[in-house]
Amino acid sequence: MDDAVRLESLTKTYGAVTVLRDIRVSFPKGSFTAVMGPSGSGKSTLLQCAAALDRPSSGRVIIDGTDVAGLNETRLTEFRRESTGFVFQAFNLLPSLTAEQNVALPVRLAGRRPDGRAVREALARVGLEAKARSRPSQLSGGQQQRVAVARALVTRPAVLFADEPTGALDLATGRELLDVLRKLVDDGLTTIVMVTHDPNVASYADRVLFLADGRLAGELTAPTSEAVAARMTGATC
Ligand SMILES: Nc1ncnc2c1ncn2[C@@H]1O[C@H](COP(=O)(O)OP(=O)(O)OP(=O)(O)O)[C@@H](O)[C@H]1O
Repeated sequence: MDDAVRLESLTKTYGAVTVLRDIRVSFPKGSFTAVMGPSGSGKSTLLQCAAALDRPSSGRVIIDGTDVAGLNETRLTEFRRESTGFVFQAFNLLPSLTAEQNVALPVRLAGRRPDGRAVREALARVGLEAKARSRPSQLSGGQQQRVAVARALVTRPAVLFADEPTGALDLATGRELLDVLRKLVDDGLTTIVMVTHDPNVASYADRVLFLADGRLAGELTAPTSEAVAARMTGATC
């Protein structure tokens, strides 16, 4: 099984509105993919379905070899906790907990005792081992988002989903976060699927998928920001 995630003929409708149409795509293990497209093209919906946070109307979502449709709600929650990580634009840290307590939270929620070494390792991966005892209010926005990445990583998920992870950060801080994400993939730690509007952000990925009106409208491999920008303003997107 070489795919971290595979979407097979995925369709999503809300009432009479079709938001995703027959999406067929694989995210190989160890790859970094950016998903782009105009506002309303279905990027976030695709990410939510691929992460098993939302159920497709038809088609299959296979994460790390498991068809998630076969899991009941309890197993699905456990599976998501173990096999996926999610980073949003908002950092969503608990303000009363330290960085290391925030990172340990998914393990606690799974009913296990957090392994201090795994927590410190996750913080070291994002360059924040020295801030383990700091609370979110004592950290910059970029540092808070790196804690959120460490929290998403602590269970060693097969895939990390990110929805506009640099959306709330300034340019330099956003680049630091993207360097961290790029290195996680280069070091073979996880697979990343990231939604973004920004060609510069997309250029950190190995591949860019373009969505238009709920359909896959093409892809670019080894993307440069110029090539992505040209594609975004071109006829197909
Ligand atoms: N819960 C819902 N109920 C009804 N329609 C929805 C729902 N969620 C999303 N949609 C619709 O699905 C379409 C795709 O939304 P989605 O958020 O996936 O797009 P997006 O490409 O991520 O957009 P943006 O870049 O603006 O975030 C939109 O037309 C949206 O209005």
